[in-house]
Amino acid sequence: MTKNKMDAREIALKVLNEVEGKGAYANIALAQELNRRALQEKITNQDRRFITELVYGTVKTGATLDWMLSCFLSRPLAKVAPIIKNILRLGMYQLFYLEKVPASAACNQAVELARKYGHAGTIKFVNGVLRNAARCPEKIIFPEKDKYPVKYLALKYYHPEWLIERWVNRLGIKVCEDLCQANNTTPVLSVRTNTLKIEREALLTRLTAEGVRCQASKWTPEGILLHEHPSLITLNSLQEGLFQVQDESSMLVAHILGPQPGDFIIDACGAPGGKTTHIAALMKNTGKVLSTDIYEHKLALTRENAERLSLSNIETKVLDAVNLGSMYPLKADKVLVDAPCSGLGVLRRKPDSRWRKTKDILQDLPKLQAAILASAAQCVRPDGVLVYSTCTTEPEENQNIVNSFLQENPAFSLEPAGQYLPMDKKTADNMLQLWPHIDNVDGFFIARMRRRN
Ligand SMILES: C[S@@+](CC[C@H](N)C(=O)[O-])C[C@H]1O[C@@H](n2cnc3c(N)ncnc32)[C@H](O)[C@@H]1O
Repeated sequence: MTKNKMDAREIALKVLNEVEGKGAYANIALAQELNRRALQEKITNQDRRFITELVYGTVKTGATLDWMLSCFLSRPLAKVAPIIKNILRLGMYQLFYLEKVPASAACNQAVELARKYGHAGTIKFVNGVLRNAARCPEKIIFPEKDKYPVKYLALKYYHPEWLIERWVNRLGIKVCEDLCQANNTTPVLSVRTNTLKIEREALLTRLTAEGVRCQASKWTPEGILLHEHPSLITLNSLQEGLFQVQDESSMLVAHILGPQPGDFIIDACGAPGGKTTHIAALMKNTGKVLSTDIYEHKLALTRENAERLSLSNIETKVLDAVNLGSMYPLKADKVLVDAPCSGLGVLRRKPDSRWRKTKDILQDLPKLQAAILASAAQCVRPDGVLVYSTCTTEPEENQNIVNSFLQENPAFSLEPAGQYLPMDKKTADNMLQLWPHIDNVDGFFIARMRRRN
């Protein structure tokens, strides 16, 4: 990075301030900042990776960093000015979680930021706290694992205590620990080949020529894992609609739904269109996918994606899916309910999401999920298929919703979702629950049902 360009740590600090000050989503604020810079100035892949690591890492380890900082402070962290707090967090993250950064560099750069954004007192303060932490890490003492497993796991793996308590009770300490570890890994970005335009092998060759280090996914026939890549918006293959960014486990949903050319399919919670466009492509751009969502601005993204991918068999409609049933009774060959959910299966994707959720979501969301499923199901024609999916691991949002629905709607029966998996991953599972620590994909739930003829 040249001298007149903002230093990587300063860019990271800017994004952190947006997350903390304006409540911005870390992944969105970071992508906007990096995309802007990728277009305006030459930002190297190495810089991009370092900035991403700093932002994601600092946000993700947030509560643990604050707790560690408090071991070196004589006043509450809450009393420290937000920008200085973020400079300290960035420094602590580098000191304790980034082995490749020398402690001196972490401290010096933090002091430089304090010089630019603070005053003489804050420079001294930041310098004192971070050098003390670097010199005396033994002052940080975690709660004992045996006596306080929830507190220990929450701090060690930087997850909220309410969630750890839930998982320890349901899964046990060992499994909870494995799951937390998986949630803390950085997932590989995956994309789905637009098979209307290009075969996966040819896209792999094309991406490699564009400087992407990539590999075919084992889970789906269209999936590609991008291990290293330049900013995606700079790739012509993206502009030409040769692929869609989509998580591997999310790509399984359309396969389990099993769209056929000429079908009429309703995607009840369709925006921003990851699954809608996949379904439309599997239908070979024939028939119709009606992609509905409660938000017009999200449906606009569905339309943008459809246009870029050259799909003309998608129609979008703003509506509340709890009203779907009376609008299209028995009309659809297949219906997908990719329900709004807690997103607890995709914590590794969004660094701040674990801190944004409270246990209340598991009280509120199931009511909406059940109402959407019950209404959308009314659209399924006799012998038609209904798929319910979420990106969460919690039974209240998954198995319990489907079991209650089946009890109340004897016209529907469960089909073994595992049997509809593409490639060689078929399982005997009736309802499919994927886990980050077991399957190395996002935590995802898929159930397939059929209406009696
Ligand atoms: C899990 S996301 C869908 C992701 C989408 N299927 C995809 O693959 O890109 C859930 C969606 O449900 C929408 N939603 C929330 N409440 C809804 C409602 N009552 N009716 C319809 N859509 C709703 C949200 O706006 C959100 O876009």
